[in-house]
Order: sequence, then structure tokens, then C-alpha cells
Amino acid sequence: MHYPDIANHARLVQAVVRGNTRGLEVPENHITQSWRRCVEDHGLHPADRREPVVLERGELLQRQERCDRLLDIARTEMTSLYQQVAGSGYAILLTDRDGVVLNFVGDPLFTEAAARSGMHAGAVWSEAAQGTNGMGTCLVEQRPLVIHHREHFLAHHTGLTCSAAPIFDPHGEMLAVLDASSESSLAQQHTMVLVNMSAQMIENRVFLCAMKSSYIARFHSRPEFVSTLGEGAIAFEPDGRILAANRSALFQLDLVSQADIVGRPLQEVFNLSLPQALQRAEHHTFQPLPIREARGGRRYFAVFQPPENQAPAPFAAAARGRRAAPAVAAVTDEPGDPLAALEFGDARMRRNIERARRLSDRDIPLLLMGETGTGKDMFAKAVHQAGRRGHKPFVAVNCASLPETLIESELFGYRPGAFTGASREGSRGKILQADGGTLFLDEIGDMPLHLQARLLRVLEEREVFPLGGETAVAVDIRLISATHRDLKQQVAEGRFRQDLYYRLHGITLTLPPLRERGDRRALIEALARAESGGRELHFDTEALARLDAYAWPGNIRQLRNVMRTVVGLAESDNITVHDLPDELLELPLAAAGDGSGQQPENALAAAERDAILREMEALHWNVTRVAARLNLSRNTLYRKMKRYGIRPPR
Ligand SMILES: Nc1ncnc2c1ncn2[C@@H]1O[C@H](COP(=O)(O)OP(=O)(O)OP(=O)(O)O)[C@@H](O)[C@H]1O
Repeated sequence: MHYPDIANHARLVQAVVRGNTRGLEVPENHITQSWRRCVEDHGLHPADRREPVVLERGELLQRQERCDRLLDIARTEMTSLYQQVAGSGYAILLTDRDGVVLNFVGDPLFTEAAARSGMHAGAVWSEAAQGTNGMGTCLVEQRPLVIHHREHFLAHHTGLTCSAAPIFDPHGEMLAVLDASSESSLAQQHTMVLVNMSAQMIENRVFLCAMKSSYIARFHSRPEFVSTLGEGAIAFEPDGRILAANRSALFQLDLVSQADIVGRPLQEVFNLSLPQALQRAEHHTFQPLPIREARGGRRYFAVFQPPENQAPAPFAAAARGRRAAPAVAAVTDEPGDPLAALEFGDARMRRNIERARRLSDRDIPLLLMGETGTGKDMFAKAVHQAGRRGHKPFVAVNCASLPETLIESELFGYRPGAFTGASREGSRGKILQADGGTLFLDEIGDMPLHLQARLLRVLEEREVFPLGGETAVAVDIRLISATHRDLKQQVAEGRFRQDLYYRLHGITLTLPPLRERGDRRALIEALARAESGGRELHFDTEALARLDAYAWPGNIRQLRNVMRTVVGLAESDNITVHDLPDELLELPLAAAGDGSGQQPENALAAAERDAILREMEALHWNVTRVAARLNLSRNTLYRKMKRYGIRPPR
């Protein structure tokens, strides 16, 4: 920014703060209020060029360790959000409640500029440090907001556009802020919608994770929305006393805050007795059953889940329902042969399993390739469990979202007192955690090139020097990696190091996409049984043909989600085409296999589809009003409806 622009911006900000705008209409809003705080509370000047405050590495590590559950959960959503906006020069950031950036996923187009502005792990983006900005102002306002260009307080941030949304903990306290920032000239409302959905997704998962040792009721007015972004969740004690509720639960029950519900007995909220609620939880099924609100009698559909350590493994229950269902046990903790359990009759899978079995006790590195959702993660775990290391740890590292600044301490760990602020106990890195067992490097094809060299060094040396330590610690690990990318191609294009590739692919197994598997029908039936908690469902010929002919771009993951919906909506155990989701019925049968891409390809897309559907229902399919509510143009909304196969009810 040139000096005259800086001076102009500073003059405007100061005039507004002093209430001296002389005829210029400046509405009083959260921006002007924030500008005032910047001057009056934080003593900032809009023309300041402040170097970003950056925490020492040790303090950052401590903060990250304090939030490790949040970070684990947020990583996937951040990557997914980043993929949605990739190419438009965005950085995705997560801050803690003090505005310290804990994780950063950046677009190469913007990473350099972001670093210049101070957007990296460890930087502090509170209002006190950086003036009005997406993250800092969201922390104060505690609601989603966009801070666009000249709405920033400091002149040198006026090139930025930031969309930020808060993440609350299960007790309604501010936990973190998720933000997408870019130097784009457009304030993209659509980005705000995506950020908000991702933040809610993280918040819901944090809720379920934090409250997993309690009973949880998950509900929605539509059964297919249970287990999605919009579901309400209420955690309660065995005596029925409510411990916490998520935001959607409060919204659906017309409550304002946690104080309106926490401490009350569940029976006052829903009209079912405590024994009924507990009984439903004990017979944990994924099928949402009707329930009524105690006061107004409004109808919801709910699933009750027991405290985690008490939950029966749903797949195990399903497996017990049938003799010849080895694959169903694949995803349980049931004893047995975990590799055999992945077999349903497909020849390529059988060959993969045989080869993996032959090598399971030898420490040859295994590289798993296959499209997203084909079961690579599950295969890796089965290989681990089937081998001699099975009772030792299986430690997964997602290479796509490893924070760049922390790769070494994440992998190697550090000694107590390795640097100022390092935790007193030190930290075992992932490699040492996996000692004796298996290190699973997931999404290896997405690891930035410059980090691959460091990873290679670790793998070559097989010794770990924890940061600050003087002696090397020998490690004994089996290496399994997975990617949905064509690694050979990546090597040819110079995007993946050849030496690392050879290090990883002692043997490569490719998991076939679902549409090419010969055992599709057996898988469909097994998953339906698993999702219904062991009930024997019968698919009629046409329904089975539709399922069989569909292209399944999201592979087994998508099939599993579809089965969950089918089981939730089916009125009897006989499944017909009318019980199948619309998108499977869109195409004439013969064309159903061409993969028109109408299925949301990831969780965020699925959430977007759900949000559009929810608003459509709430606003009686009035496209103009829904577009306004979601801040989309009508055309964009129509395009999205087409993409997700959303149509008004007939
Ligand atoms: N053999 C199987 N039986 C039952 N469910 C399966 C099987 N394989 C995969 N799934 C289910 O499909 C989903 C995706 O599996 P997984 O995470 O292993 O796939 P992936 O290939 O690693 O996906 P990504 O590349 O997106 O990480 C999971 O919900 C898993 O439970």
C-alpha cells in the first residue's frame, strides 16, 4: 500500500473513531465498534506497521498440545475446506481462544503473501495485536463474520479478505476460530458459508468426542439429518441429568443458551422415560426413531448412544446375525482374521489380501493406492493387526496436514526443556509412539515436496534424535503408506521425490474402486446389515440393480453413508427403489454407472448439500429466499442444486 493510501485509510479510521465524519454516512456496526476498541483499549494507530507477534516455538507447542484433540479433529476439516477453495489463493487458519494461530493450511498462491502478513502458526491475531481482523474480531463478537479490505483497522492489512467463524466447546465457551483469508478483491460470501459449515462440523465432532463417556441423544426433525452437520446433540448422565447440548440442539428446541437446559432431566425435554432412553442406548442402532418434545409435542427423530467404553461394536453385532459374513467383522474389535474379514469375493481384493498376508510378518514397506474411500486406512490397520506387530501400536500420520513448522517435533518428539517453554515432560514424537508397531503415513502423495526430504531422512536413519537430545534412540517400525494419487506419475512430474518413492514402495497394492469390484452386492448387503444393527434387510431386484449400477465416486465410504440413510428411512425390512436416495434414481438405469458426480464428494460437500436442503425445507423451496439466506446468487444456487441432485418434493 502506498503512503497516500495509508494516510487516507488512517484519516478515515480516526475520523470514525472520533465521531467526526462530516457528512460521510458511516453506519455504527461491529466494524466501527472494533476500530474504537483498537484505539481506546489497545492504543493502536491505523498507520502502524506492526510486526506480527509470534510465540516462541516452545509456547506454541504447549498450546498445540493443550488443544491436541481439537487440532486432530480440525485438521481433516481444514484440508477439506482448503480443497473447496483451492486455487483462489486462500489460507485456512485455526486460532485458539487467544487468537494464536495453531494450524495453517495454505494455498501456494497465497502462502508467501500470508507469511508476509504474519499468517503462520504461532502468530497472534487477536484485536489487541493486529487490530480489526477476521480472527481477532470474531473472538470478540463470537459470531461468523467477514472483514473485507478497508474494514481492517491497520492500513497494511487492507489487502486482506477474511471470513471467520467461532467454534464453541460443549459448554458453550469459545474454544477456537476457523478462518479463511486471501488477498482476493471479492468478499466472497460463499466462502463465509463454507467456513461456517466447517466450523460447525468441527464443533459437533469436538462435542461428540468430549462427551463420549456420557450418554448422547442425537436428533433432528428429519431422520436423514441425524448424524449430519445439522443434528442436535444432548449429553446426559445415567440418571437423566443433562450435561451439555450443542448449538443445533438449542436452536431446534428454541432455547437461548446452555443455562436453559443443563442440569434439567432429559425427561423434561423429550417425552420418553429415562429407562426408555437408556434402553434405546443399550440397543444402539443407527436408525433414528421418532420422539416428541415434552412441551410442544414437536416431532423429532433420535438415536441414543451409550458411553463409549460401554458401546457394543455395531459391526460385531451385525456379524453375529449371520454365519457367513466375514467382512462385517472387518471393522470390529472382534478377534479373528482381520485380513480375511476384508474379503467379499472380488478377485483383485483377494489377490491383495493374499500378498499382504504373505508379507505381514516381514517388514517390507507397503504402499496402498486407491481412490478416496476404497478402504486404504482400514486395509492398513488389518495388515498391522494380522502381523506379529498386531498387539503393538498403530500410529497414523496424515502427511497432507502435518504442520510445516512442527514436522520435526511431531515426528521426532523433543526432550524435556529442549527449548524455552517446551513442556516439562517432553514429548514422544509419532515415530517413537509407533516403536515396535506400525507407522501409517496417510495421504503421502499430498506431502509438500520440501518436507519429503526431511521425512526421507527419518526413514533412512531409523534412529530418532528427539529435539534437544544428544543420543539417538533406535526405533523399530513397520511402514505402511497410502495415497489416492498416482505416485509414479507424481515422480515423473517432479512432484514427488524418487528416492522417497522407492523407500516407501517395497510392495504396492492397489485397492479397486467400488464400481469395478465384483463383490459389490455382497458389500452392499453386509453394510446394510451393519448399519441396521444386525437386522436382516431384503433388497428387491430393482433396488439392488440401482445400487449395483451406480458409479459410487466416493466408494465404500459413500456406500456406507447411503446405507445409513436407507436404513434410517426404510419403513420396513423390505427395501425398494423408493427407499433409495434421489441421486441414485436420477439417471436411467443403463446410464447410472457413468458417474455423473451428483454425490457430494467429501464431507464438506455433503454438509453443503444438507445446508441447502435444510434451508429449502425451512423456506418452502423458495429459491430466491434461500439464495438470500445463504448469500448465494440464484444462479449459483441452481447450479449447486443440480450438482447435488436437489429437487423439490413431487
Ligand atoms: N471392507 C470394508 N467393510 C466395511 N466398511 C468399509 C470397508 N472398507 C472401507 N469401509 C468404510 O469406508 C470408509 C472409508 O474407508 P477408509 O477410510 O479406510 O478409506 P480410504 O481409502 O483410506 O479413504 P481416504 O483416501 O479418503 O482416506 C470408512 O467409513 C470405512 O468404515
